[in-house]
Amino acid sequence: MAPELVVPSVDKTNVFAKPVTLRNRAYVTFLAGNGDYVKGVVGLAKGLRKVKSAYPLVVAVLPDVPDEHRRILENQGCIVREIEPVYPPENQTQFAMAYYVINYSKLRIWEFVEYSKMIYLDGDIQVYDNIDHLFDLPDGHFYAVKDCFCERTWSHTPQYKIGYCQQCPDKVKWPVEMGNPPSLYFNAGMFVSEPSLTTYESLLKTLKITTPTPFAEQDFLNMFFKDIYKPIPLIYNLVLAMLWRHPENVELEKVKVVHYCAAGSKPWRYTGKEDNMQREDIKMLVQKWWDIYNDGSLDYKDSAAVQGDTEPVNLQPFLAALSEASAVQYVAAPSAA
Ligand SMILES: O=c1ccn([C@@H]2O[C@H](COP(=O)(O)OP(=O)(O)O[C@H]3O[C@H](CO)[C@H](O)[C@H](O)[C@H]3O)[C@@H](O)[C@H]2O)c(=O)[nH]1
Ligand SMILES: O[C@H]1[C@H](O)[C@@H](O)[C@H](O)[C@@H](O)[C@H]1O
Ligand SMILES: [Mn+2]
Repeated sequence: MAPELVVPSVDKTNVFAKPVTLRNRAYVTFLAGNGDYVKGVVGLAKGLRKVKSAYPLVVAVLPDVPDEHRRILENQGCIVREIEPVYPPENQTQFAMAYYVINYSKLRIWEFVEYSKMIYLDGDIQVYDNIDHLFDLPDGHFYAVKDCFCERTWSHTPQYKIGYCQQCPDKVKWPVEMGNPPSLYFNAGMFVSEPSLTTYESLLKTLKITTPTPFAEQDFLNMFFKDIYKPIPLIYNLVLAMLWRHPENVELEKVKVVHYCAAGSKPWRYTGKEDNMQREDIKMLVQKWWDIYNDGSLDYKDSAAVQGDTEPVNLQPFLAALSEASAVQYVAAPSAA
């Protein structure tokens, strides 16, 4: 889909002209509830800072996120934006796994049209290497990493039942009598897409006539973006189960983005008791997450305070905007009348 920002000819005489940045980009995450996912988002904000990402982290928060958590995020340099919840069609939520229903609200982020491109990251993701270059991927596609079908969370699907996974499609072949193999399916914890009101309205309209399914908005987004989906390498979203399901596909030292989505792997809840959680690679990755979370030098206030001993201010959004300054243009503001 073409970018929507239309820049009419510059009218320097219009004192109401307001700056609009082109090529404006943001990392976006999603936060619901008053639980401990806020820790994940704090970790993510610090991780993005550590790898010197040039773009801000926008947190789409539901109304049930307490003020205290919003302040914590702002103090970490995040831009907090409240969104309204999105519910699937009434009386049908039983088809989605209860735990995932709230994730339909993620669809609101296509409303963030002040950004022409966004990289969405779940709160249980950590970024260990700079991925800003993904913003330069050509527009008009939906980029994400192929999922794995081998964990028990997939046990409701024909793929799981016959042992077929798109990560190794030749191991157990898709039987001819079952028709075409399923379309490529991405994990929706990380993706690159373009906010757009047209897309947003179409997403919500389509959702209204779509029966919810177990993986909620992940299934829905897979269906919606099927024709423009482009897989990107798994180093951009290592779904942890890949480590024991498809080790031959993983080069751990090259991985840039880790998704702590396997049961028991969220670092802030880690006990080591669940299956596979005693693996050395898992223990190392959980420790790596904590090293960033606990690193005081990565706190936003610390990086602002080096400017002097005055009260630190939240400069990150301005700095990010400045980094786009070369792209600043002016458009006439609409009349208030
Ligand atoms: O109580 C909650 C639950 C979820 N979230 C947010 O929603 C995201 C998605 O939830 P999980 O990370 O727990 O979900 P999984 O990674 O296990 O699930 C995967 O499938 C989901 C299906 O709904 C989503 O698509 C999700 O992005 C994808 O990674 C979280 O990271 C977090 O950002 C909260 O803030 N609070
Ligand atoms: O959305 C799910 C979830 O993240 C599961 O934890 C993972 O096993 C699946 O592969 C994924 O599709
Ligand atoms: Mn996740």
